[in-house]
Parts: sequence; C-alpha cells; structure tokens
Amino acid sequence: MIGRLNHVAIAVRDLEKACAVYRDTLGARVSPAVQQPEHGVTTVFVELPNTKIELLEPLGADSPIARFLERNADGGIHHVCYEVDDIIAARDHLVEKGARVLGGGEPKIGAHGKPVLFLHPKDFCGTLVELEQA
Ligand SMILES: CC[C@@H](C(=O)O)C(=O)SCCNC(=O)CCNC(=O)[C@H](O)C(C)(C)COP(=O)(O)OP(=O)(O)OC[C@H]1O[C@@H](n2cnc3c(N)ncnc32)[C@H](O)[C@@H]1OP(=O)(O)O
Ligand SMILES: [Co+2]
Repeated sequence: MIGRLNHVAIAVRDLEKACAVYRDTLGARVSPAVQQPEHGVTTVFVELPNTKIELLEPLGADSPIARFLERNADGGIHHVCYEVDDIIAARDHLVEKGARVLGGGEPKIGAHGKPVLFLHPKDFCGTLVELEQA
C-alpha cells in the first residue's frame, strides 16, 4: 500500500540554525520557511536527490511537536512520510487492521497541498507515520 518515501521530518527548536546546518554545512538546497497554522508548525524543506527532509519548528501554543521537544531537548527525527495512491482507502485498510489513525481519521491538507493523515507511533515500531496522497 505505501509507496515512495516523501520526507523524513526533524523537529528543531531553532529553524534558522537548522537551516544553516543543512544549507551551509551540508551544502543542501533549503526552501523558505512557511507557517502552517492548521498543523501548529513552521516548515522548511531540504531537497535531496531521492527524498526531502522536513524541518519543523513549533508554531503557536498547541503545537503537536512541543511535547516532543520537551522530551528531546536537542530535537530529533519526528516522523516519516510515505505516499499512498488513495488516502481514504489507506485509512480504511489501516482501521480494519486495528491501527490508530490520529486526528479523528479525517485528512488535513499538508505542506504540499495534498491530503495527509498521521498514524500512532505505538502501532508502527515507535515511529510516527504520516501518509500523503500522491
Ligand atoms: C506541515 C504539515 C505536515 C506535512 O505535510 O508534512 C506535517 O508534517 S505536520 C507535523 C506535526 N503534526 C503532527 O505531529 C500531528 C500528529 N501528531 C500527534 O497527534 C501527536 O503529536 C502524537 C503523535 C499523538 C503525540 O502526542 P503527544 O501528546 O506529544 O504525546 P503522547 O504523550 O500522547 O505520546 C504517546 C507516546 O508516543 C510517543 N511519541 C510521541 N510522539 C512521538 C514521535 N514523534 N515519535 C515516536 N514516538 C512518539 C511518546 O513518547 C509516548 O510514549 P510513552 O512515553 O512510551 O507512552
Ligand atoms: Co510531515
């Protein structure tokens, strides 16, 4: 069911510093920062030849990454995002398999303008999984 790895997300405390690491130290192409109020984060995408890195900084009081940063003071890998052809069919299949689909199971529009869903890390080997419709 899952297809390409769309991105690996890294939660950071300071987006500017993280951009400098990827742009100046690692020599990668780094996008402008975009606020995503629907998701409580500000994002920057690092373009790699075979996938993307999503740098995430908390936005607003109820950011879903705030607790993660409380537990991981230096930041760290927050989620992986896999592409699926049909996000509703994928959700229904996962629910049938007993997986917990977060956010009430209703897709939101993600950073690439496409529907996304999140799956509970406890059901996926301790890793938060995002699905994005391809
Ligand atoms: C920009 C849009 C979009 C895109 O298009 O790319 C994005 O990427 S938005 C990214 C941010 N959005 C989200 O993360 C939405 C989904 N997340 C959530 O609903 C919550 O963050 C969560 C996953 C339910 C965690 O909630 P939280 O309140 O922080 O923690 P809990 O106490 O409920 O955690 C339970 C349990 O799970 C462990 N945990 C939490 N987060 C992660 C994680 N990122 N990776 C691995 N494990 C995680 C946590 O440690 C707890 O474990 P125990 O202590 O063992 O119980
Ligand atoms: Co993401």
